[in-house]
Amino acid sequence: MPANGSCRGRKRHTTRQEGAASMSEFLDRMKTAAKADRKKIVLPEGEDPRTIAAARQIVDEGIADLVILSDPAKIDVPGVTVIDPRTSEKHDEYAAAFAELRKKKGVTLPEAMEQMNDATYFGTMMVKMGDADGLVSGACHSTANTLRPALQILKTAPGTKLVSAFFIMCTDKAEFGENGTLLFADCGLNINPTADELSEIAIASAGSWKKYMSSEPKVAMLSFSTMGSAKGDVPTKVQEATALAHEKAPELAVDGDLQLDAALVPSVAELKAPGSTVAGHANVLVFPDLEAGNIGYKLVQRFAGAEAYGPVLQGIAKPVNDLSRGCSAEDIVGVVAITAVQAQMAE
Ligand SMILES: CC(C)(COP(=O)(O)OP(=O)(O)OC[C@H]1O[C@@H](n2cnc3c(N)ncnc32)[C@H](O)[C@@H]1OP(=O)(O)O)[C@@H](O)C(=O)NCCC(=O)NCCS
Ligand SMILES: CC(=O)OP(=O)(O)O
Repeated sequence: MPANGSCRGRKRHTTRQEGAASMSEFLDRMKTAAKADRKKIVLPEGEDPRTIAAARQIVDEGIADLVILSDPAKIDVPGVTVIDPRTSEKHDEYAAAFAELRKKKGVTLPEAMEQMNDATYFGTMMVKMGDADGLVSGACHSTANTLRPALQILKTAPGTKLVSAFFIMCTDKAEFGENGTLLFADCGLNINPTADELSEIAIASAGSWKKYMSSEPKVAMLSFSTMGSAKGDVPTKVQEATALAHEKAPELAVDGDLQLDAALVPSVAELKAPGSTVAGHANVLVFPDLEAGNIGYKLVQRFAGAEAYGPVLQGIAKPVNDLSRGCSAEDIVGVVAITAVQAQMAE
């Protein structure tokens, strides 16, 4: 398990913030953990230059063993395995297994043979069949097209009913979260979660915080209202989700509804939510829907120059993670390191 830490105290070297130059402590920890027990990660987007730049760095630093899906004639990265799904010796085997998995959905063998020409489906079948430990994609495919194969093929982890997606946000605002590092969810997958689904996202996010940050989560259920100060469908849903999270996981520090300032700023928390164990000190922010979550993470990433690692899936049976099409090569390195760590944890 990686040691506790945050993004503070080191220089950053993302492509997002001109002039700032260094690497986050979170990224450092993920890389160190990944290197300790190298996993095989498949990258289906061999045509993407950022993926190729990331692959070079991952191989150079020994973060993971890589499989790139592409025409081998087009890839020049020493130390990686390149597989063309169309000509792979595994193509027909994966197609037969996929047809079997999806036969209740009416998928025929000829359809499955065609589907295995698609690198994301082929790569996800590699993970399913144990030929790779995890997959990272999404630099040039939409989230829906990246995650649909994972949801169809890998399904939810045992005991989980909902897959959701979070970002680890590393900012230089040490007063927020844990030394500036926070977890935001769901910023990638569930478009308009019900109160029950939102409570599942909160509980899963608390678990992810513990896994990656090794400290106690404080989960803020965000809304435009604090403790019922405003009326509307969203505050009502968030209040219901908070009550459900308390019922399902009474040991967790979860509170809401909370506005963002009440969640993060102690003086505002004192005014708006006195007595809350979360308000003013939240490190996990659960957004009421994908509109808020996706816009919210991009605001923090772009305006505050935060490092944004994700969308990372929680609740999926095996590690598959997405990227934003706006990602940098460094983001891909980070998400590959997280994926490798997830694969270690799954053992
Ligand atoms: C991911 C997404 C495409 C899945 O929806 P869809 O394509 O309509 O597909 P379906 O609803 O038919 O779901 C496909 C499978 O995934 C499963 N599934 C979908 N969402 C799931 C979730 N959150 N958790 C677990 N399983 C899920 C379904 O049960 C279904 O399984 P089945 O085919 O075996 O019955 C959809 O949730 C989506 O578009 N989300 C928003 C993604 C996005 O645009 N993000 C913005 C940028 S990050
Ligand atoms: C996570 C996300 O927003 O992905 P994209 O930018 O590719 O839509």
